[in-house]
Amino acid sequence: MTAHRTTIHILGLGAMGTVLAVDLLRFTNALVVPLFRSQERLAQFQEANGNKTSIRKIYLEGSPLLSYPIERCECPESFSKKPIDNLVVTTKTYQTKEALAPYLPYINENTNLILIQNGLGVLELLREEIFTDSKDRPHLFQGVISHGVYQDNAGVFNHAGWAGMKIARLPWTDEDMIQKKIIVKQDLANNSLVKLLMEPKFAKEFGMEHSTYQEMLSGQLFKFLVNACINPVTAILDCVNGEMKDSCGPIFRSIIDECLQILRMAYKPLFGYREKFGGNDEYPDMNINEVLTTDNMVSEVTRIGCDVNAKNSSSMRQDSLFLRDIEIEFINGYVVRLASKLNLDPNSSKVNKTIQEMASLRLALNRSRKINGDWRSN
Ligand SMILES: NC(=O)C1=CN([C@@H]2O[C@H](COP(=O)(O)OP(=O)(O)OC[C@H]3O[C@@H](n4cnc5c(N)ncnc54)[C@H](OP(=O)(O)O)[C@@H]3O)[C@@H](O)[C@H]2O)C=CC1
Ligand SMILES: CC(C)(CO)C(=O)C(=O)O
Repeated sequence: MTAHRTTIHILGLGAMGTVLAVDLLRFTNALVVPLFRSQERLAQFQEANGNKTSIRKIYLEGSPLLSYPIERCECPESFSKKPIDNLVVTTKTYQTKEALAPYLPYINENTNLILIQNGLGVLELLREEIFTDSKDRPHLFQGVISHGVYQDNAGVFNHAGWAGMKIARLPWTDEDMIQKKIIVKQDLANNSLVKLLMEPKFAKEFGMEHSTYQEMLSGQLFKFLVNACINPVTAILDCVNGEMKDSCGPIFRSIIDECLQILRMAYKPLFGYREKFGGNDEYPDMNINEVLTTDNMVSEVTRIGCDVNAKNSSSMRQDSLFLRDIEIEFINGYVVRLASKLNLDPNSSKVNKTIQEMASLRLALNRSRKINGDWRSN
């Protein structure tokens, strides 16, 4: 009898899709099926990569290049038209809605869908614009990934920083934000996507941690603060993460301080968790207020962004250099929208609004130089 194989579709075989796909192929027997945006893009992948997915692990001795064959690729034109069991979304945040569109008829209440993306705001998008009917919406999960991967000029994906990934079941309503520990046990025992991602060998090599939503959310806000600093500032300055290590403290402090003031209001149940659930064994012990402080986060953002991922070119800098749209609306722009949603004074999000405008200006300048030339060389 052949061993059961879990099928996992990956929507977005870019830096994050690739780093996940390679390790799934290395350490599990899953059928990994990338979903490309078009037949043309699928053909380009097959022609350029010989139907293999590859990544260079530059944080390892000798920077080994790992390549694995892809058994099946699909796109909207060639899709099997069968219900999707497990779907990973590793597109950029602003690409999510358009990328999901062709596959919505095949996503149902039995589908597991995990978002592996930076930033915040996609959950609201899925709730309010995509899966509006509670009867056929999928099981939703979030992955907060801190690995650093960039694609070099030769088109090779480089895994620059190993830093693991946290996953949790997402709540479809805010009332379900705080989860009991039993939810984690039940998903580990019964959910095919969680079982695959938590297979011991894969989980160890990829640094997977499975937790309740509130535990993951504290990690997601932690990572959000990393991205709110590293991504736009490296894009604006056009620098590699580690270059600014000795001088980035003041700007990181300004960004983080403002973010935390707004996030504490928007995620009150999380910041008041210890008072309400502390000592109750049905819930995990957690004190976010010890971690998400301005002083601690300035040092942690610098450590993760400029030490662990020193050699990485942030995903936003890469987008800006390659003239692609940037995710600023789901990072610093999300803080500005949150302040407005909370009816706060516009000055309460001035730092993030300025960072959002500067990052957008940098992208516009890069695009202008492509068309009009670089005036600095005149
Ligand atoms: N890179 C990094 O170091 C890290 C990135 N992240 C986050 O992970 C997420 C993904 O980032 P990253 O992997 O860097 O992004 P990439 O741009 O490398 O990958 C995005 C992929 O999605 C594909 N895509 C876009 N639209 C569609 C579509 N309609 N159908 C199918 N595929 C589509 C793109 O394909 P195409 O080539 O056709 O456009 C591309 O391969 C982002 O939120 C990012 O912030 C988090 C941690 C670290
Ligand atoms: C961790 C970090 C900051 C690595 O650069 C990242 O998340 C990104 O580039 O998007």
